[in-house]
Amino acid sequence: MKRELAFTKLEALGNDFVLIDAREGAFAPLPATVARLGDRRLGIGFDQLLILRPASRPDRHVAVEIFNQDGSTAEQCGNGMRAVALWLHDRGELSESARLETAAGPVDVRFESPDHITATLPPPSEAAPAGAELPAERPWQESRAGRDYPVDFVSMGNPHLILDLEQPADVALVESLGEVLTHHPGLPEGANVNFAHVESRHLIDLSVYERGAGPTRACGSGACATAASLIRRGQVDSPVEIRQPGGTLVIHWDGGPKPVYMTGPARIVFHGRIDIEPTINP
Ligand SMILES: N[C@@H](CCC[C@H](N)C(=O)O)C(=O)O
Repeated sequence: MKRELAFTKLEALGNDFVLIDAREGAFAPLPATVARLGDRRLGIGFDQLLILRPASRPDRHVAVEIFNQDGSTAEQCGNGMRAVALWLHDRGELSESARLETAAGPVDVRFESPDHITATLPPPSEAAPAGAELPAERPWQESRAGRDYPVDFVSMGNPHLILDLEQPADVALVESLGEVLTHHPGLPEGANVNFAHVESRHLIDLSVYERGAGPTRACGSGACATAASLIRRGQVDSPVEIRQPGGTLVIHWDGGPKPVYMTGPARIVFHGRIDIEPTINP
């Protein structure tokens, strides 16, 4: 039996989302249902599906469950947090700030205007996830197609590989090397692959091949992970602008166990309703 669900399509620097508010109804889509909704020809189309759930603690406004386009789950979504902040503001649920809950920990969002939303992500970590086998040396060299690439690993709750390139990456490199490295053998849960080029001490050019979504126009957690990697290695200074195909984010990070502040826009594209397959588990 199909059920009609209300959704909102949002985007943040061209990283696009479908948001479904499931705080008052059982909605637990199977991965195949998510993948069909995410298909740009067979469904609505999105990079990530954001499902709002009741928060587990009173100091948190709402919990956000994150799915990638292919139906896999993700722990964090930086651009998605700004999109949720805008959606809450549009509904009158957030006047200035709120604490959101993700699998990667709490994220504080601060709304100043649709063009100026700040999300505070938990501190980055160099520690490899459980089950991972990555080289101890950072950055290490990955050899692919006769070339060596310096690669770093940073977790923003979700896994990121950062390649520090001498030139901005072209689309062909992002697609080919991204597809290989997202399935890095040392990372059984896969990784987002960030192709970074330092333009100046306060500007990085970045293209991201996202785990479960492929090349996207922008990735918020990727921007945070890349800034953290390159600040830690002394190549850039905070605040740093991260210029991606979809636009620019500003990242502040004071190092060590400090949180990462990410500021940028978000936009509501449209509201809609969709009949979906019987994947609702009561
Ligand atoms: N677009 C996101 C990241 C979404 C999750 C990622 N693909 C993963 O699997 O970890 C962002 O803005 O951070």
